[in-house]
Amino acid sequence: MWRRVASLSSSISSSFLAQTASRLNTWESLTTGIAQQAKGVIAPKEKTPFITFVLGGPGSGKGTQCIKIVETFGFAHLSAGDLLRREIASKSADGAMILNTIKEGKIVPSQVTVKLIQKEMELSDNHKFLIDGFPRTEENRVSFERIIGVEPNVVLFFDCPEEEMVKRVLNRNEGRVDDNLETIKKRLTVFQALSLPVINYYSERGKLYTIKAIGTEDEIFEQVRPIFAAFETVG
Ligand SMILES: Nc1ncnc2c1ncn2[C@@H]1O[C@H](COP(=O)(O)OP(=O)(O)OP(=O)(O)O)[C@@H](O)[C@H]1O
Ligand SMILES: Nc1ccn([C@@H]2O[C@H](COP(=O)(O)O)[C@@H](O)[C@H]2O)c(=O)n1
Ligand SMILES: [Mg+2]
Repeated sequence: MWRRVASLSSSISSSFLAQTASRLNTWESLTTGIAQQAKGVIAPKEKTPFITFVLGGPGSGKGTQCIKIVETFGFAHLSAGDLLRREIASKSADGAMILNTIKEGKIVPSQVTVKLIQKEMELSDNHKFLIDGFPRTEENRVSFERIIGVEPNVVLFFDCPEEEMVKRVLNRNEGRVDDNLETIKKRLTVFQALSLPVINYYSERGKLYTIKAIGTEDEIFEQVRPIFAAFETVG
């Protein structure tokens, strides 16, 4: 599915395409493997993956906007937090460690999170991925590049005032173990110290799209829509 190089943007330069093609080889060798393909375990991927990282503080509205992006643009939504919560629920070997880390508002070791993302990507029929809440740290970012072998095409940053994020999280009412004032304060500190440098990294590389994440959900989506529409209309 991912072998055909999709022309998603007319502004993609030839050097970008060359880079993408070479990453595709890395992608295939790392994520599928000739042996697995020969056994028919995993179908060969024919399209280049189109990867969007979705970043922002706790309660900034990442998950809410991802639902709209999926509905409108047909991406597969992989929420790192949801994948980790699923591990806890499945009582896997890492479950207890993940639960404690989430309760503390800290970051789970990158290898654990990247492996979960990798598994979902391999299982998906889609080639367009919204990776929500990842990378949260430089370690996350480097680990993804090392294990998956690709870089994001787009990085969204939902920029929301802290006061608004706290209000939203405390009103969320989904029974999350980290939706309490004590953990939110820790998550905000982690966001400032560890996640903002990642956001700055992508800003310096011209991949960052900053969304002012205040207003209604629909108003915010009107800032998001043109970003993906621009990639859709070309080619
Ligand atoms: N524009 C908005 N105005 C008011 N409330 C909103 C808005 N967008 C989302 N919310 C609500 O705020 C809460 C947090 O939103 P959401 O879960 O999408 O945030 P998130 O960035 O994914 O947070 P986390 O990082 O904690 O998973 C939810 O209850 C959601 O319904
Ligand atoms: N890359 C990540 C993403 C999340 N976590 C942990 O999960 C918590 C909840 O994440 P949400 O995206 O659903 O808010 C988060 O506070 C971290 O504890 C992580 O470790 N690494
Ligand atoms: Mg979320």
